[in-house]
Amino acid sequence: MSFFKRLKDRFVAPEEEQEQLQPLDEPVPADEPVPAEPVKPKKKADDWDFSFDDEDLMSIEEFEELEAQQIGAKFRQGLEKSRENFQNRLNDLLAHYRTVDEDFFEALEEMLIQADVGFNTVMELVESLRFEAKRQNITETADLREVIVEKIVEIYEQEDDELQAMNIQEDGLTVILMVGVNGVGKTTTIGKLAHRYRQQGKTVMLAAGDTFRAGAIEQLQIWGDRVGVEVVKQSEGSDPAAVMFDAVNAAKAKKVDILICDTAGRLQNKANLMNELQKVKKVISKSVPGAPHEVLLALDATTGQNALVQAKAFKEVTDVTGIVLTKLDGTAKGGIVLAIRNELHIPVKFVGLGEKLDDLQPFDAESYVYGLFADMIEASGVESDTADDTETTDPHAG
Ligand SMILES: Nc1nc2c(ncn2[C@@H]2O[C@H](COP(=O)(O)OP(=O)(O)OP(=O)(O)O)[C@@H](O)[C@H]2O)c(=O)[nH]1
Repeated sequence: MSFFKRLKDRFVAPEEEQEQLQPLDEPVPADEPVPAEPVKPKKKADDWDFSFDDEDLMSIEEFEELEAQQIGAKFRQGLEKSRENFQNRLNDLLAHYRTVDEDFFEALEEMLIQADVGFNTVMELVESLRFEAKRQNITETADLREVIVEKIVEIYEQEDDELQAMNIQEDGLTVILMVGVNGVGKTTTIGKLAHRYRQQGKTVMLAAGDTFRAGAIEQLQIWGDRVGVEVVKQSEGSDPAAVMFDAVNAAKAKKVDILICDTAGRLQNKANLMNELQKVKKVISKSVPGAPHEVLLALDATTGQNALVQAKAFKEVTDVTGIVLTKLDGTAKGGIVLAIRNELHIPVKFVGLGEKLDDLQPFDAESYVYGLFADMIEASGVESDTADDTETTDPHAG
């Protein structure tokens, strides 16, 4: 099966089912409180009791199919700006350069660099395209369209796949440490993450570890109230390690599943930041061996190459296990995902695709390329279907 066809089968609902494509959980706007009671996990057929009507039943396969289509729709919507950039410019390139030659590859390199894919990643990508074109004897650029998109997924997925999933403990407390400079959307991300885990039926607690920035504690408390989770805090200016000590103990005592810890984001003084993060991590790991289970770095996608610089700086002071790339919906240069993965070797675990609570989505390379090239992918089958139809209905055929 062709790559485009596979993506289409995965993400696009058949036309007659399009109107069924409502979110499984009603999206809650960011400024609206969600009910304080923990939200029940999504139902799969296996979980259901007999009080449900038969007609409500959906098989696990149907459920997963619908979920994939909803995720596809989220990426399609969130990457609209980047899609205009990537897809239209690629189409223009293919129209302008018909033959596969060095001029085409150079123009492609330039296009990808401008979309923030990152110099080294672009060179690697285009080199493997040159090789593939030769290997498959592709001479017309139009025939490279699908290969280009497939190579983007390959470039992302060549790194260790196991690192991609969140390290959530089956039993006992999982501690997630959020780091990142002020203003990147760290607090919003903590709120969205808390909401996501509550939707999965987990209990969540937040720790207000940014005791440095004025208003940070109150802002986190607002998020805690909004998603209905407890926030452990002390007064502004207090020792973040002391807040973490309280929070970890409270989380353990209350048998909470997930503790998400905010931290101060001042990068100006690296030595201070490093000392603070090390102290905080030590307090956490002393109480919960193996914790923190994740250190997530929040980066603002709209800051482009500056996000890479921030990531490098944080990588020097702490072991970052994953990136949350916020505001991906706000940039036309969505290529930054590839640069981060390929140049920093840190997986992008979540992407922010909008301001609503459920707009934080786990990152997945195929959902991402579907978002970037959705119209192209959707059109691909139609073209070949039409070609097939033409063949069979052509009176001169045979
Ligand atoms: N469109 C869009 N907006 C986002 C996203 N993530 C965060 N924002 C918005 O970015 C703004 C800043 O987010 P905050 O979380 O308040 O960021 P902050 O508190 O200044 O930054 P921190 O100090 O990092 O917590 C808010 O208006 C958020 O709604 C996203 O993925 N997409």
